[in-house]
Order: sequence, then C-alpha cells, then structure tokens
Amino acid sequence: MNTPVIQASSLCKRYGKHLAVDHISFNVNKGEVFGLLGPNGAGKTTTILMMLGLTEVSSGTIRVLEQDPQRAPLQVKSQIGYMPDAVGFYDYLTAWENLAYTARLAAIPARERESRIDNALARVKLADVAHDKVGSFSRGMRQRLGLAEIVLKGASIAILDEPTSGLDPQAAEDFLSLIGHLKQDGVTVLLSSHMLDHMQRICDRVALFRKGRIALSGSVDELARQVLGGHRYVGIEAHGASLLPALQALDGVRSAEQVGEHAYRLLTDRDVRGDIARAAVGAGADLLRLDDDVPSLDVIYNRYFQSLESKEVRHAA
Ligand SMILES: Nc1ncnc2c1ncn2[C@@H]1O[C@H](COP(=O)(O)OP(=O)(O)OP(=O)(O)O)[C@@H](O)[C@H]1O
Repeated sequence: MNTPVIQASSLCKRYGKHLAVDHISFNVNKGEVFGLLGPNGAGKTTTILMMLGLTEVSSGTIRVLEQDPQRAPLQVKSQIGYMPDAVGFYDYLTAWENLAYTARLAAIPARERESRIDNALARVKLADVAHDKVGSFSRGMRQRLGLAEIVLKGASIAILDEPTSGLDPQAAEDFLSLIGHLKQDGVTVLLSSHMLDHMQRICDRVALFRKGRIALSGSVDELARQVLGGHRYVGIEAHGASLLPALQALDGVRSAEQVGEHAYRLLTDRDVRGDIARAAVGAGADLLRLDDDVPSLDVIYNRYFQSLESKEVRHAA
C-alpha cells in the first residue's frame, strides 16, 4: 500500500513578483526513491527548502510525515536527513569526531553513540579513514560522510540535493549503490539532480520541473509513454537469411530497417522481443543480439523540452 510521507498541494513560493514555485502538487510514498529533475532555476531547491521549513511557504500546503514543517520544524528535522549540495563538516576534526558532534546535536543517547557512529561509517565504507581529518577527504568521501550522518540519525526520510554532481564515475557509482542500501532499509529518498542517467537508474518516480511547475511526473516508463508515445527501439543482429521481410510483417512493428550486413533496427509500439525471436527461428536465421532499448531519461527530457520550445516558437510567430 502507498503511504505518502511527503504531500505537497498547490504549493507556491514567491520572491517579490517572481513565482519560483508555482502551484505544485505531488506525493512521495514511504520507501520510494523520488527524483526532482529540471534545468537550473526550475524550483527544485526552493521546494526542498520548504519541505525542511527553511524557507516560508507563500501559499498551498506541504506536509512531511503529516506535520507542517513551518509549525513543527524540530519534529520534522529530527526525522529527516538533509544533505545539501555542499556538505559542511569541520575540516580540522576527523570523520568520527564530526559524527560524534552530530550525535550530540541529534540527542543520541551517550551509551549508543560509539556503536552507532562505527556502524554508520562502516555502512558508507569510511571505516578505514574514520580517524583521518575531513580536510583531507575528496568530494566523494565527504558525500559519503553526509550519508553516514543520515544513517547515524536513523532518519526515515533522506533529502539529497545534487548528491552525485562533481563526483567521478566510480565515486558516483559507489554513491548510487549506497542510496540503494538506504532504500533497502526502508528509508524514503528524495533527491534533486541534473544527472539524468543516475536518476533513471535509482528513482522509482521522478517529477520534471520547468519554470516553477511540475511539467511531468511518474516512472521513467510512464514518462516515456507520455512524451514518446510508448515507442521503443530494438536493435537486432542476426546471421543467415535476411530477416527484414519477417520483421516488417510483425504486429506492433512501426518500421524496420537494415542498418548493417547483419543488423536491423526497429521502432515498435510494444515489447516484441518474443515475436522477433520466433521470426528469426522461422526464417532460419541465427539471432546473435536482441536489445530492447529502454528510452533514456535523457532522450525523454530532451524530446520534451524540444517539443515545448518548438510550440513556443510557433506560438510567438
Ligand atoms: N533567496 C532568493 N531570492 C530571490 N530569488 C530566489 C531565491 N532563491 C531562489 N530564487 C529564484 O527562484 C528560482 C528557483 O530557484 P531554485 O534554486 O529553487 O532552482 P533549482 O531548480 O534548484 O536550480 P538549480 O538546479 O540551479 O539548483 C530561480 O529563479 C532563482 O533565481
């Protein structure tokens, strides 16, 4: 059953005359990984700050674990782990000492602190450098220490602002797998990012922000259906007899083309991989490769913005 832990309804934030967040409504369910996507200035960080009670709501409502973050900031903050874009630690203290400071602030009972800090550092794979000064840490290590803080607090919601930006591919990979572990522990994760490939891999659902509004939301598959009309691309490599006529005749295939001596590319309305395999056997061909290309969030996102821009240009003309 879906239990919403964050609920925004017609939420607005106004800076002077500028509506930075413009009547957005969405729910994030318990245990979900939910992504806020969108270009610079689209309103993602402002939305996060309203969830945390760190900036006032102009109108509409936001509830976090059924509480109003503006009226009950301490209760809300005690259950949320927030990792801003630039995580702040005391560089002259070690990782362990920084977490000991957090543990005191979070009022973790003194008898539990040591074991919980050790456990949090082990979870983010920083146990080996627990007693090194944070000043010597790379950005990837600092980000992991930020997650250790969230683990240490035992937060039920983790909010991460641009967590993988500036990380090298391996550090980003490690970080994404740690987010996966948080989800396995039942933590709800809300994150904002420009890194579409990262978001596609870890998010159950995403909300695409544009000019303060949520333009699209749903799973990547749902977004693909909305933006691309449910089309899929399939790549095939088959040796032996030509498969082209059999592929063109398949139900659900919009177009089929031969793109190399043994390679074909199809545009389909649905998953036709089983039909392709049967067609290859029927035609006496050896099927060596069959890739159902799930459209990337990059393709969906770019296609969506391109179509909006062309509509705006037509409208202005
Ligand atoms: N304190 C502020 N005063 C005035 N305007 C602000 C303030 N904070 C944000 N804005 C404006 O609100 C809009 C939304 O900004 P926000 O930081 O939420 O966007 P974002 O989607 O998080 O962008 P980015 O990806 O660059 O972090 C922008 O036009 C920004 O200039």
